[in-house]
Amino acid sequence: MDLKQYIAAVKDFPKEGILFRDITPLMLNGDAYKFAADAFTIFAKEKGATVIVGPEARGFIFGCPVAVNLSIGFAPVRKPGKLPRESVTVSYDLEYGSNSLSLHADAIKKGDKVVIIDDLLATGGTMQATIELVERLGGEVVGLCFLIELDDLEGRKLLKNYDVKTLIHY
Ligand SMILES: O=P(O)(O)OC[C@H]1O[C@H](OP(=O)(O)OP(=O)(O)O)[C@H](O)[C@@H]1O
Ligand SMILES: Nc1ncnc2[nH]cnc12
Repeated sequence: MDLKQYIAAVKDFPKEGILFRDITPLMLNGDAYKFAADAFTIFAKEKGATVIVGPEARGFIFGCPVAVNLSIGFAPVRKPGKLPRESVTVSYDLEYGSNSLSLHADAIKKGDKVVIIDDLLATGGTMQATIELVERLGGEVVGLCFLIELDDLEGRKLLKNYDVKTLIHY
């Protein structure tokens, strides 16, 4: 399936100079959304995932259906001040701005095989921070999934030790 037709390009959002790749038309097309979730599900199953992790907010959109498909858990990685119990936290830079991310300390058990799923790989900062959270808790990151990869930003260079699956490249 040609998924690119369901991604809208929005100039200068949220800041001048950014070409924003909007995934919401894909989410509104049931067949396209299912195609993407199924591709990630097959990958996570092959990798033997025991838990899926997804960074807020768009990582939830693709991570949760995969966890449900495989009848395994989903652990949300959240922005500051959102998780109510003991958490681990890291700071990172974005294509536009910077942020911190947290994960509940008991979300990952030592030896868990973790597939991390997000909508888009840009600089790789979000994924690198999420990997650090999982590994600090003793999880093994067995794979990474993105709907979209922005090749020019070379985020993959930060992820060269990991098995990456991407469905759309720009
Ligand atoms: O590779 P990077 O440079 O880190 O950029 C990619 C991240 O940026 C976007 O999230 P954003 O922080 O805008 O949050 P949102 O999902 O809540 O909109 C996107 O959903 C990725 O998580
Ligand atoms: N260009 C972009 N489009 C959509 N989400 C993004 N997150 C980081 N860069 C982005």
